[in-house]
Amino acid sequence: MGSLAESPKANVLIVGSGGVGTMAAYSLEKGGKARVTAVLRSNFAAVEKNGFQINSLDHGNIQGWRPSEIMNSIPDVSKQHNIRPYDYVVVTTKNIADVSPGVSEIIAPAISPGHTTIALVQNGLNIERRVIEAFPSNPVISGVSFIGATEGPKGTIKHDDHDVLIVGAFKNPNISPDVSETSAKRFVELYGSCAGIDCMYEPDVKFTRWRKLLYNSSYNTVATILHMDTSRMRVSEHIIDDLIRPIMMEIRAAAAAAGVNLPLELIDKMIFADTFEAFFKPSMLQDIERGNYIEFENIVGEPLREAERLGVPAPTLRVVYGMLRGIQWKVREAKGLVKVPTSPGGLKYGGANVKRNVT
Ligand SMILES: CC(C)(CO)C(=O)C(=O)O
Repeated sequence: MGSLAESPKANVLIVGSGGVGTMAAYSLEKGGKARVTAVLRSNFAAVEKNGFQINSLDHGNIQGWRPSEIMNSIPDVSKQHNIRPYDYVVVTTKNIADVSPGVSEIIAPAISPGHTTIALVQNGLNIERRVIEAFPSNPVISGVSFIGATEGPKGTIKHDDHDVLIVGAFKNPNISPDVSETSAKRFVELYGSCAGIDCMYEPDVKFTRWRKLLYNSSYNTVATILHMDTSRMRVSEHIIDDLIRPIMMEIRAAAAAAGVNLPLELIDKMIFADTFEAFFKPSMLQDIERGNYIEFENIVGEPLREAERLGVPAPTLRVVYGMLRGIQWKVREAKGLVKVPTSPGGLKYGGANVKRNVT
């Protein structure tokens, strides 16, 4: 248990211990400057028994590894008085904005107001808004990750793409920018002390997030709709020409209207980002293949809303958004959260009073 006794190490809680979260826990512990508690859910029993089995491009083969502590639920720091306040709560779960509970509700018990820095290592745009609203006195920092790391079976991690983490401070209007920036830089020191990985501080968080969207808004989404890896899309050529490149251009135009200049060269760089041999499946495709919710609101919904608010045409994003919303609806149905009626009475579209009028 994180003791109240003075410890020179930062006290870190990681929420979400799949591929990305486990590798973050590993790097933070190996760097020697953080004591990590990981909150595990479906993999708790497996990890409690055998630890993590990690096959890592950056760190090699590690069997039976455990962070300092594991828990199977979020600790409540206001009630569990033997826990030292967390200096950082690192969120590596998916950010599913349209499904409750949201990130803020999940992490709330672990946050000490005015003390804990909340690090959002997640994809998407405007993910900090609700978190800053919920925790106005806490620094909130951004982690844009380029790692390739997946879990399966439970407790077994395959880390096959180099760990690159770009960190910066979100603007929290309630606290001094210096406090948030210092906290972001300290996080880089904690994470970056681990050998073999790249963790850097980048103050321009808006730029970093829009740049990553070039990839996530296009490849993640089209891969999910078509159930296709990025190499096959490149072989087809027309998927790149009809969908991937147009989406990237719409993101670039929306970013420009929002004051972020994404150089044109970045488009080709992102199109060819994955090595061909990887037959890479972006995380959203992996999520849907597992029957999980997809994080389409922050990856497509938010940039689309920004584009429309700023008067930038984004027709491809709009169609892709509608399709992903439909896919999410099907996930809800599969989880039993949508009940499809057996007769049309009361339906808005084609309800009881609507006669079939197509002849
Ligand atoms: C960087 C990359 C491609 C892998 O982590 C990603 O962001 C994703 O698949 O969502």
